[in-house]
Amino acid sequence: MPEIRFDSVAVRVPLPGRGEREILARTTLTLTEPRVAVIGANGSGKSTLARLVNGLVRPSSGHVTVDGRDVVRDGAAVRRTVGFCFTDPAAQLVMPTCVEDVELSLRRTVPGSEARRERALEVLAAHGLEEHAHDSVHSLSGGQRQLLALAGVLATEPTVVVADEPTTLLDRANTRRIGHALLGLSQQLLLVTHDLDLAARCDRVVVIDDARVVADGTPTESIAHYTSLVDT
Ligand SMILES: Nc1ncnc2c1ncn2[C@@H]1O[C@H](COP(=O)(O)OP(=O)(O)OP(=O)(O)O)[C@@H](O)[C@H]1O
Repeated sequence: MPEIRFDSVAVRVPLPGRGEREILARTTLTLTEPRVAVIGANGSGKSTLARLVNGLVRPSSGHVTVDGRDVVRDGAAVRRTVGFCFTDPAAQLVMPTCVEDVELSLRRTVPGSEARRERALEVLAAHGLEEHAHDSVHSLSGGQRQLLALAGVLATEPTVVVADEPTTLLDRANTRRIGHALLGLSQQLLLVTHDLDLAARCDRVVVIDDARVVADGTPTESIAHYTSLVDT
């Protein structure tokens, strides 16, 4: 598995006229497990942690590396290995039809439009979306759209998939479907989620509260810690 490393990383943002606010306190973590969940209350800092992994957020101090590559210094190389799945798939589905959207993901790795079309259709078939290949992405259900967004990410052959609340907008059946797809990946998964059932199926669970890591361990330990925070 790849190694995601946060080395004394902190993130601060300016508060207009009032100095700075720390949205992630100094954090050191080495993540090598296949499936790592990040849980915590709204606004605690989970997305900030996730976005550091592909450079969408930059550390104010410290370093983030993926397999030894610094996310800021070697940003382009890191982004080629880290796929990012957003809560709202609309953030990443930009082409008119499903097959064109997957082709866009393949533009760097598969040269030649015919080969790219063929590969894109294979990717869609692998996710049960082949019959929607020529449909508008807007005609898909929420679950299908999230699946398509994930297919697009996987088409780039990342070694790490970061998913930021990928099931938050979905109903139970689609949550199960996307959860199953994510937890079955061969890639390393960093999953930000409010779904404790999904977190429970990961190998390691990190709990964030008020901008800091307050628990980090097995799902049973970490979820118990989180629920004790919520219930007090
Ligand atoms: N660029 C920014 N400028 C100012 N404040 C920010 C910025 N990015 C995040 N924040 C604040 O930092 C805090 C942590 O945000 P973050 O999105 O990491 O939380 P989260 O745990 O993912 O929340 P949620 O579960 O609601 O998605 C929030 O209070 C948010 O408003």
